[in-house]
Amino acid sequence: MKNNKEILFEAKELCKNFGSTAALKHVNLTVYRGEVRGLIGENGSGKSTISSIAAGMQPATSGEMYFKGQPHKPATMIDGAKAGFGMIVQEMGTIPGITIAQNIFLGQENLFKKHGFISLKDMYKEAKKALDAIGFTDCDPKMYIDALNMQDRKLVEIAKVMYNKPEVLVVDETTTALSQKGRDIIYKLIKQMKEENKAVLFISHDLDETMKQCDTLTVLRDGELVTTLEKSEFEPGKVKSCMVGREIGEHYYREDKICTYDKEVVIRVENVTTGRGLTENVSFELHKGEILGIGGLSHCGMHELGRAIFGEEPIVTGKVTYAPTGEEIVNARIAMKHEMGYVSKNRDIEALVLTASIRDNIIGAGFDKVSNHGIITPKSEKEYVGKQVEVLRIKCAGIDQAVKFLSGGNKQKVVFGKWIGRGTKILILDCPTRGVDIGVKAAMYEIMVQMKAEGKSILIISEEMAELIGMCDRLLIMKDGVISGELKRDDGLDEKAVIENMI
Ligand SMILES: Nc1ncnc2c1ncn2[C@@H]1O[C@H](COP(=O)(O)OP(=O)(O)OP(=O)(O)O)[C@@H](O)[C@H]1O
Repeated sequence: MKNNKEILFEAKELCKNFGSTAALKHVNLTVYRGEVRGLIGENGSGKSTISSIAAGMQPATSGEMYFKGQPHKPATMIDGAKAGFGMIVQEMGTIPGITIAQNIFLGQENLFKKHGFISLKDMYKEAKKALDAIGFTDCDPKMYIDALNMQDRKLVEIAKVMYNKPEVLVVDETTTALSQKGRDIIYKLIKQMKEENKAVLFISHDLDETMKQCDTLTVLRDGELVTTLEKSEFEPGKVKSCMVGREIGEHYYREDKICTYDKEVVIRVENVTTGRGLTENVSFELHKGEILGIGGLSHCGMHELGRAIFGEEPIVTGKVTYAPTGEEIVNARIAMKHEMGYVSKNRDIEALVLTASIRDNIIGAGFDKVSNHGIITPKSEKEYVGKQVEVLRIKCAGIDQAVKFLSGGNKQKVVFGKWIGRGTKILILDCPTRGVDIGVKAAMYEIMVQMKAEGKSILIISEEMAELIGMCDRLLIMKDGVISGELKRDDGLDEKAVIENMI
């Protein structure tokens, strides 16, 4: 008990080793009823590991857990869910090729068994209830999950988790992948869990959000629990230095307030309407040495536009050209020929080969840069990959580690490293700092400023307003597939102006 609050979950001396990597080192954690506990720390500090062990996704190497006063040792996630743990994972948690309803009741189909057959009608009905309960009302459970975008699939996952009425809800770096609509759904559920005297473990790299949502913050560093802060102790500087073990400056965005870029145009987008109809008649130019931002609300078309510029989204009318030569960019091969790179928002599906090593993922994009007459020596390969690992502080057991075993933020660093390494001159970044800790965010912003100074061009698509305002020379706002406004850095690029153009 603490302040008359009952303990709901306890971990004692929890350890987790992956080969030589100690992901958790003797962690003791106590979570009370009615509490929203934030878990914070740098990429790879052990946040997902501890919460996934509690939810039954993987076993601990040693240590004990207690839930509602009883020993807690779930062997699977289904076990964990039955005990009362629900976890919304950082990666995509839905299965393609089946319906939304089937995803929600995967493994629980027997609930709808009637005379030896599964009643799909009953399943759809119940799935609709589950979706409505979280506020995702405009969703037809009979549809194939593949028809939904990333954010809506995440909402289906949330409906699935909430259907089992968890007593502890783990939200692992989910909000940064969602737009405001999705975030609001999660915030509402957190509030509801608190009111019902249950508990939430909340993981996010967005410090403002974390401090707002949580009652207490537990800081992990290199697998060890550093401290737990009470709400009265939440102060950004203090929280950041607890996380990284050193003082972190306030300003990591660009400090100048002027629009500086060359007149020369490198990419010309003319009247582009994409195949799925998500962007309509979009035109703009990207200049040499420019950081151009694109922002907007969900479904505004900005992510599809990014893909289209790199030649990865079908264009129905209009065209994207590499302006210096006038060549039309119709596929990624042509884009790469013109030194373009693209960091996708959907890193696990579009940007990485998860089963391949860090080395192969980074070399894969830079083969032509490292090879000499088609041959890569082990030395040049090690140097090339090692440099990215060092610059971006990729936390790994070695460059031969498979990417799927990296923490979420470290995977994102590999994607960034892939393109930075090959000296990309035109970089399209779609939500590049999603799930990345503050130290690495600062390093990424520094790289962007440096690229700009070298005359390279960056198109940054982001849902983080602060990032867009902090980094861009110009900012295009998209709404319902069209550009609804343009703001310039030296012309009052602030939050108020952005919001006015967005809604
Ligand atoms: N299956 C695995 N095999 C090998 N190493 C792993 C595995 N899962 C996690 N790790 C390692 O354990 C450490 C902790 O990872 P974890 O995912 O818990 O970090 P995190 O704090 O959640 O990071 P992030 O903020 O990037 O999501 C990392 O060094 C990671 O590479």
